[in-house]
Amino acid sequence: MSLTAVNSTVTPRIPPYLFDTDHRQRCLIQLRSKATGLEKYIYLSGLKERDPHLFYELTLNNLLEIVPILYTPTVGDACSNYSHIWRRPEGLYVSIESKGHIRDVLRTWHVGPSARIAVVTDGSRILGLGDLGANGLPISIGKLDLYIAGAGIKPTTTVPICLDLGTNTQKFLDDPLYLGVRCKRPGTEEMDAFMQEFMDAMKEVFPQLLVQFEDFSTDNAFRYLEMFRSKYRVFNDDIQGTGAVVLSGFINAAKLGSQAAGTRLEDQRILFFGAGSAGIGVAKQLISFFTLLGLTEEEAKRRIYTVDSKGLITADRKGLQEHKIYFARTDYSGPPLTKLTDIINYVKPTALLGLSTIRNAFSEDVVRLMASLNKRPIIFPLSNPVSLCEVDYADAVEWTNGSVVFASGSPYKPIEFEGKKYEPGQGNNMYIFPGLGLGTIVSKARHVTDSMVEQASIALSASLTKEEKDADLVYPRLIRIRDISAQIALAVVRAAQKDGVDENALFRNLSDDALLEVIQSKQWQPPSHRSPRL
Ligand SMILES: NC(=O)C1=CN([C@@H]2O[C@H](COP(=O)(O)OP(=O)(O)OC[C@H]3O[C@@H](n4cnc5c(N)ncnc54)[C@H](O)[C@@H]3O)[C@@H](O)[C@H]2O)C=CC1
Ligand SMILES: CC(=O)C(=O)O
Ligand SMILES: [Mg+2]
Repeated sequence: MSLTAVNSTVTPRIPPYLFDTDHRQRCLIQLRSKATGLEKYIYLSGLKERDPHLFYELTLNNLLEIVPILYTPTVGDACSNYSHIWRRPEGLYVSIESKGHIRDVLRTWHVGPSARIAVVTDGSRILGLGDLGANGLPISIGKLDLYIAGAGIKPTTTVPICLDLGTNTQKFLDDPLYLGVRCKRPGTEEMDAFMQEFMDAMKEVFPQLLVQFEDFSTDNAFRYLEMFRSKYRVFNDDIQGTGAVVLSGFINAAKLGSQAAGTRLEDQRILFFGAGSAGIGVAKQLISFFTLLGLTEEEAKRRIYTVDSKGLITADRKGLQEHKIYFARTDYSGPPLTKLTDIINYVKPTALLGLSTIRNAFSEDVVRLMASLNKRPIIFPLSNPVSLCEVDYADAVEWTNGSVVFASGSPYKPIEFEGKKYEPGQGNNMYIFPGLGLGTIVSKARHVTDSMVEQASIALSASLTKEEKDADLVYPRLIRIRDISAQIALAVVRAAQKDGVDENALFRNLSDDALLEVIQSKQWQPPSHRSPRL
């Protein structure tokens, strides 16, 4: 090219790549060239900043590849290392130091009153990784990416929040790069006062907002759900979202298990390994599995056993935490049962659910014992991320000779065992919260009621196609998440109407088909990508 030719260009030349329809492909290749999950996470975060539409389009077109990076398992690495990989502000920190003027901090977020959904963590129990303090922000960002990709919530109406209240993890307090305030977490009284001011300020600054509490430590998870659920539009994902997703998968798994054994569905006996916010949240939701079959609550409760780090939870144990009391057994009076195989031999469960954060807790003898008791043992190792999963999929298939009905919290790939293909399920609240949130938002429900959560779960379990059922799946394929979220949202709207908490009267007169169409029309799509921002 001659100098004259360059000088003759009056308007600046737009680099050709900006009109290159293969730019998506270029980005995918760049993404795939990164050696580690964390590098991929950093690349995608940069892409979202440079070109959000392209980012969401790529995510939607490559869900199976990208969701495990934005979300579990890789988001766990991103959180653990967040103070070191941080590039730019990408969420809102509300610090303990902003007490007294929290509303001013919230007003700095660019969205304002049009905000519809906030995911709020205090970083105190991120996945199963413990107290990560201010490093917890990526979990709020990742969940909101799933709201956008999975339910079609408009990106500009989302608010990722991390409450920066200190951390009790010394290594972060000692880390010179740590992003958060350098103090231990406050006591209950100070924390309660902070949370009350925060929720009041949220309602004032973002009047239409649905708040999703995420990854609060167990006591606070239960506490703030109870404190705020009848006053604000709020739900707790780890208790209610997880409860709903596991109920849904369990409904389908129990059909496979009972069919193989020739038993009644109500004969299921469920053993929970882990009795924190997730374990107890799921156990409470599974009560409805039995009550929907006609059993009383008391009869349902008798079919559920819970285990914590001290063993089978019994009512005679001293100093039992409040959230463990409901399921504590009153029918066992022998010496404490602490070994999982002993507990299984005593309970004879049809289903073993792990929410313990204990890697490989479902060892070979545990899994083989489950298989010896059941033709199709239901084994759901639900702890996240993969590094804390109670049993790997390949082991579960091998040790049960392929009979296991399996769902894990983080994704596993399909495997081949003795010439046959086996496909795992992913029992993760990501199947529920996008649809639950969408339904709550479009119905303008004042509160998230128990029946909205239950109906979300039932809609998910009913969403399997014939092909998915024939493949013995207990959850639909992730690729269909948008359609599934719309169906869940429809069920949630109907439940909100039944409970009289909806404020969108227009929807009441629509048929289900018409309402589904309206919901789908409200799902945001990334506009077909033309060029990055000029
Ligand atoms: N799949 C999903 O959608 C979800 C998965 N989870 C996962 O569930 C796990 C637990 O979360 P939380 O309940 O909030 O945590 P948590 O820390 O409150 O609960 C852990 C429970 O496991 C028990 N435990 C610990 N060590 C044990 C041992 N050696 N034997 C038996 N029990 C033991 C504890 O006593 C406690 O009851 C986390 O890994 C989290 O990522 C949480 C929410 C959703
Ligand atoms: C999935 C999720 O919410 C958790 O592991 O905490
Ligand atoms: Mg969570």
